[in-house]
Amino acid sequence: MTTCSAPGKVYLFGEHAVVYGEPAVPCAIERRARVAVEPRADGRVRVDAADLSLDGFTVTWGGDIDDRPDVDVPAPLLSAAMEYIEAAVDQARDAADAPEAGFDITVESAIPLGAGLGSSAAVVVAGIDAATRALGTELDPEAVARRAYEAEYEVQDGQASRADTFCSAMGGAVRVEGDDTRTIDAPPLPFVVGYDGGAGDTGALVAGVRALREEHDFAADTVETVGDLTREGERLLADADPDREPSGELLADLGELMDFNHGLLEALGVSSRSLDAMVWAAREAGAHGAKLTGAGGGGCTVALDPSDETEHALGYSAECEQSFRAELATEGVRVEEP
Ligand SMILES: Nc1ncnc2c1ncn2[C@@H]1O[C@H](COP(=O)(O)OP(=O)(O)O)[C@@H](O)[C@H]1O
Ligand SMILES: C[C@@](O)(CCOP(=O)(O)O)CC(=O)O
Ligand SMILES: [Mg+2]
Repeated sequence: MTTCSAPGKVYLFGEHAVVYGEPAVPCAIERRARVAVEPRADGRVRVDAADLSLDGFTVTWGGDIDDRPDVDVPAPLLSAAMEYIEAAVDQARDAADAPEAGFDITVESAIPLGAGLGSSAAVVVAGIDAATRALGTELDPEAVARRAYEAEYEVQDGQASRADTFCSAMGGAVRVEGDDTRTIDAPPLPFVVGYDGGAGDTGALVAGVRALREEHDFAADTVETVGDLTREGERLLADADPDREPSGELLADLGELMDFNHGLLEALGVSSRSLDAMVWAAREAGAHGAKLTGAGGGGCTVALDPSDETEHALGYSAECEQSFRAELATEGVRVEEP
């Protein structure tokens, strides 16, 4: 049995705009997906993914499509849910030059699904690393990131950036601009996440921004402005001491940019009533800044607050189902004891 884990992430700045070549700064957080893999001789793939919202199920596939569901859920829903794992399996088979390899796979994740914390990237990154290792091939984290991007790109019909997968594979804070991916230094930022219990459809939200951008020059300008504020945020991080708690001034400056970023995402149509409500609850509680994170539509917000006020205020807010502090995860994908 080979087990790997990979972290989820929050976007400090730049989601959506990153799809069009603007820079983004995602930060890995200490919430992980764990994928355990055991090769099987018969070439089949059996997946046990109890966190999926289809009420916990086990699926086997590999040969005839009719073999697939051993659960009572509609086939399109099932294949939509399994697409990321399927793409990770394909990448691992390709990397290990073992096109017929079969696996028993167990996925356990502490990252809410479809909520903007990069559950898909974490599952794909951990899945590729575990499955290739199970076949005796070791990829470095950069190679895992590249393959995980290919997998997400395929599942999301070409609408994916390298940001989520690179961040999950490498850990820490990263900056991604087109094909240029690097890790950057960042101080331990006091992230507080609010989760409305819902989810957004990443593909549909990205397609919506694309359509707006093609229709209106001002929407294209909005996307570019997200890039501008991200570059300003990067300069703030570059000037900060990564080994010290961030100063109040730095948090205030970063927070101002996060607030601006949320406003532009709202203008691009990817926020929601509950995300806006959580952003305001955080600001009113004294957070330095707050924004939605990830694709939007529902799911999570991220705020900066070194005190407990934001976490408590979100906890009492009707729109928020769960609030928690998220530590920066310095480690990306890693092997775990089974
Ligand atoms: N624990 C899990 N087990 C199996 N698949 C998962 C798990 N978590 C996420 N996924 C896959 O990732 C998809 C959600 O990804 P996405 O819509 O990009 O949202 P996000 O990456 O923001 O969480 C799920 O529909 C599922 O296919
Ligand atoms: C909207 C986008 O910028 C981020 C999506 O993040 P998530 O899957 O919602 O965690 C898309 C992408 O970069 O692939
Ligand atoms: Mg995703």
